[in-house]
Amino acid sequence: MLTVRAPATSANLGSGFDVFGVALGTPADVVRVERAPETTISVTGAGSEYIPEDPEKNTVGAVAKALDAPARIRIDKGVRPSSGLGSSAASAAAAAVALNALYDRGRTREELVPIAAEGEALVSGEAHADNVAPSLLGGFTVVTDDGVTQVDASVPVVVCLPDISVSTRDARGVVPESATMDELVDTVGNAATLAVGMSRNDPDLVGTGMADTVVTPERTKLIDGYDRVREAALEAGATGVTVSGAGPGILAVCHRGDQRAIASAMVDAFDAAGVESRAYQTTVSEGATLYRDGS
Ligand SMILES: Nc1ncnc2c1ncn2[C@@H]1O[C@H](COP(=O)(O)OP(=O)(O)O)[C@@H](O)[C@H]1O
Ligand SMILES: N[C@@H](CCOP(=O)(O)O)C(=O)O
Repeated sequence: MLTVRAPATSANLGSGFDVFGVALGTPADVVRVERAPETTISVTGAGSEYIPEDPEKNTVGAVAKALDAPARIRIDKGVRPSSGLGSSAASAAAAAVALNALYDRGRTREELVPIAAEGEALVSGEAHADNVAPSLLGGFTVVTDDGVTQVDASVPVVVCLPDISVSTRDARGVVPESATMDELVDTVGNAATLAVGMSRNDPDLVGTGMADTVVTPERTKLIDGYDRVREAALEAGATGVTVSGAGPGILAVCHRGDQRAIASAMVDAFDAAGVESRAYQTTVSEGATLYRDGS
């Protein structure tokens, strides 16, 4: 049996729609695999009641098919589905690493990115790889049609997850079809600032570079209490705040030591808006970890 822990991720980071992503220290999915004549899936943990065990409908089933690696697969969900924390991607990334090792397929982590993205195509309609890439590789990732670029980073973050669901498929439906030249220039400037900030582990540059006037404003309308929570996080010291992935999670970047105050301010602000939530105080972290035979 092989076990893999794959982290939650936060995609987009405001200015990097469908391109940027980071691996989070917590939460994470744990996937266990054993060889079997055909693929079976069982799911326990956070939100497991909403996750299909049919291999044709679960992201790990798509990965097993793509790697031609039938297995008994057990998923222990730490990442709640429809959270904006790459829940479906965490399972897919974990399964890709585990099945690649189980069947000695010899794929590199980079080569596993498009394979894990097959699972995303299944659930959100498009094989966007901006969640699976950081879950596989760790740190900060940039996904383009030419491949993936990765840098290690350890920027402190808080992710606040309200007790509401927004499906990635629905949230992709509100993305504008076009942007103006002014918006394009702003986006390039912000995205470049963010990327430099990640490579320097500079929360001020990262926070500034998360600004986005194109996709994020449309997505915030789907999250009750967003403006209130954003203001509270900024007042508590966050250097930048944006929607995590497709939402409803909200990502705040900050300096080390400020996570606790920001987490508490965000939870209180959601509470004032009548929405229950929980916050993860974490940092940008490493990617999926493989454990052999219970090690
Ligand atoms: N292994 C899995 N883990 C989580 N969700 C899954 C999995 N397989 C299929 N799904 C489905 O994917 C959807 C959640 O994915 P998505 O909307 O992209 O949210 P998230 O941002 O949390 O990944 C749900 O409909 C869920 O049932
Ligand atoms: N780029 C995608 C990212 C979706 O992330 P998720 O964590 O919400 O699945 C998008 O913004 O649609």
